Amino acid sequence: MPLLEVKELNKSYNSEIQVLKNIEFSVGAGEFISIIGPSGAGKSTLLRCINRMVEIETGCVFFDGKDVGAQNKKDLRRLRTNIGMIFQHYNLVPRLTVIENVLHGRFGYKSTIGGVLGLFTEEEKQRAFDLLEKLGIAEQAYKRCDQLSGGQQQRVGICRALIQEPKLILCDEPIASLDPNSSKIIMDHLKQISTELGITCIVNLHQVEVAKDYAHRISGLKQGEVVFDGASPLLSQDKIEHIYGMETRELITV
Ligand SMILES: Nc1ncnc2c1ncn2[C@@H]1O[C@H](COP(=O)(O)OP(=O)(O)OP(=O)(O)O)[C@@H](O)[C@H]1O
Repeated sequence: MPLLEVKELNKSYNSEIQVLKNIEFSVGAGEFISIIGPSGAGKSTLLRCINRMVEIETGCVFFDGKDVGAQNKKDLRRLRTNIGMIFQHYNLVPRLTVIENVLHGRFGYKSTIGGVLGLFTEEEKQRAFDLLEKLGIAEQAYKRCDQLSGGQQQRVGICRALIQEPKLILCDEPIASLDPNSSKIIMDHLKQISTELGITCIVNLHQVEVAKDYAHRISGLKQGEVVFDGASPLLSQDKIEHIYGMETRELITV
């Protein structure tokens, strides 16, 4: 059974524009898959439907054997502990320290009051340090997040996702705000997470070449429809042109 199965998923924010059209998509445990497509194709919306950050309109998302759309609030919270999320703009709390931001990844395991009071076990704190060490930013642990570079902040974001002990990490354009060096560091870490820890990664990307370099499999979205889904080497120039239309040549040479 795949870890994630999306069936006949449709989504519109207001009934005028159909953002996702009948999406069929499944992802096995340990896969590293990239979703590409032009701006507005529905990549972020698809990721957000998977963990129900936006409500599913019709169709189903099955994660780890559970129907995401059918979960009540409490069960959805529990299910989300298994799904980490990494954002383009990091979504950290700027005035809090690095270690505090990482520990926020444990909120899903706490009672509301425990989370509010910041009650974390020694084991959790040690785990947070270990992760910061693994990502090469342990020396920043007590700095406020807003004192870090973009690349460092994204590494904090990765630690926050990992401390959840997720089965799946959804990455919504994780390198869109980063320079090439920092982008490489982040993509290398994501790849390592997938190969060493066996965590499934779905990564939305604007950079086709990066997707081809890192992902085993690429899914191409165009106007809310999956128009390509296959092994990365099969994404030929004409397939890319089909996904992007006129924008292609410009994107490819970036
Ligand atoms: N909260 C929202 N309310 C209304 N419309 C939205 C909302 N979020 C996204 N949209 C619309 O849905 C469509 C798809 O947006 P989405 O962000 O999913 O695309 P995307 O492929 O991720 O684009 P980008 O690469 O630019 O981030 C766009 O037309 C967008 O304007």
